[in-house]
Amino acid sequence: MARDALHFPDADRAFLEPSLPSQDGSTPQPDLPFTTLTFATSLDSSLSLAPGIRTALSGPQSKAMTHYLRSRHDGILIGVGTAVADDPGLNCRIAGVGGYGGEGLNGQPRPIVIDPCLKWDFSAESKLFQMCREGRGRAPWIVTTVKEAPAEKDALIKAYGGQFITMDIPSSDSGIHCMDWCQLLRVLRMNGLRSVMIEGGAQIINSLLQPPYMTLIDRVILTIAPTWLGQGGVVVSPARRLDDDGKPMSAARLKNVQWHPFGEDVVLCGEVTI
Ligand SMILES: NC(=O)c1ccc[n+]([C@@H]2O[C@H](COP(=O)([O-])OP(=O)(O)OC[C@H]3O[C@@H](n4cnc5c(N)ncnc54)[C@H](O)[C@@H]3O)[C@@H](O)[C@H]2O)c1
Ligand SMILES: Nc1nc(=O)c(N)c(NC[C@H](O)[C@H](O)[C@H](O)COP(=O)(O)O)[nH]1
Repeated sequence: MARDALHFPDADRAFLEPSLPSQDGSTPQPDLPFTTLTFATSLDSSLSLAPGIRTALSGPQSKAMTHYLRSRHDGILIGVGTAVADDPGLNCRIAGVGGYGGEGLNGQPRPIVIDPCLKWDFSAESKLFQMCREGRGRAPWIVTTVKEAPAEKDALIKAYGGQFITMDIPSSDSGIHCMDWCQLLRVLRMNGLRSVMIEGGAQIINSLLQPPYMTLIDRVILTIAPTWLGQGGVVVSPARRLDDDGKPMSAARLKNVQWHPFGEDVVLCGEVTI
């Protein structure tokens, strides 16, 4: 068993079960994966101290919970800002999954990185590829608008069993890429993923918590850590919404909410109110 294996007790798994994708692989909609939005936030809605800074918010118990969630999803999705800032492994380190005492890569999710302009300068030394070499994780799928990826990156990703997925991603008037999340999730489903957890960062989450896309989120599972990161952090705060009279209204709200303490953190499970 790897020394860094994490343990997540059965007693805590029971609380999460109603919020997880079904184990028989069925999905609420046949052409879409079960989609979970999950991240750790501070009391002032920050994901990290600043863009580019990896910031540990989850305590040991809620960190183990996040890794358990990874074992229960086929895919784990992040934006390129997170890939560059964190050099993440995006694997599951729960004892008993593949690479941590289990067979092959059983329980290891497929990492998906949204990188419209191919800004992530990964190499064989990136943690994700180290995990692949050690049999502890899967190679990434990188979603981009670039039709021909640099040959050496293409060769590297293919050698490890990953791929570039080229898509047209619409842009706003100011040139910011605005993913059609429904289209992307359909593509992931067609590629065999029955469940996807979306971890962040803030730009990805703020985009998904907008009216056209929030219906795609089946569950939200948040870790709230008892800390204020302060101003200048990377903040989850979706675009302002106005009601029919032009008055501000809340951007998004959860229903069927359950709260569960994990160590000093609290974990919130809910569904987006449509
Ligand atoms: N606490 C947590 O749970 C958690 C989780 C993930 C990331 N983080 C932190 O968040 C920070 C990164 O967040 P961020 O907001 O700067 O970056 P991000 O990870 O959201 O990536 C931003 C990039 O992703 C692409 N992107 C994002 N939304 C898109 C959309 N709708 N359409 C097309 N492309 C899109 C764009 O290229 C954009 O520049 C890092 O510091 C990281 O450590 C924390
Ligand atoms: N649940 C959670 N708590 C945190 O305190 C934190 N910083 C993240 N961040 C999520 C983000 O997607 C990171 O990139 C990965 O957590 C990197 O970590 P790994 O190398 O994959 O373990 N997530």
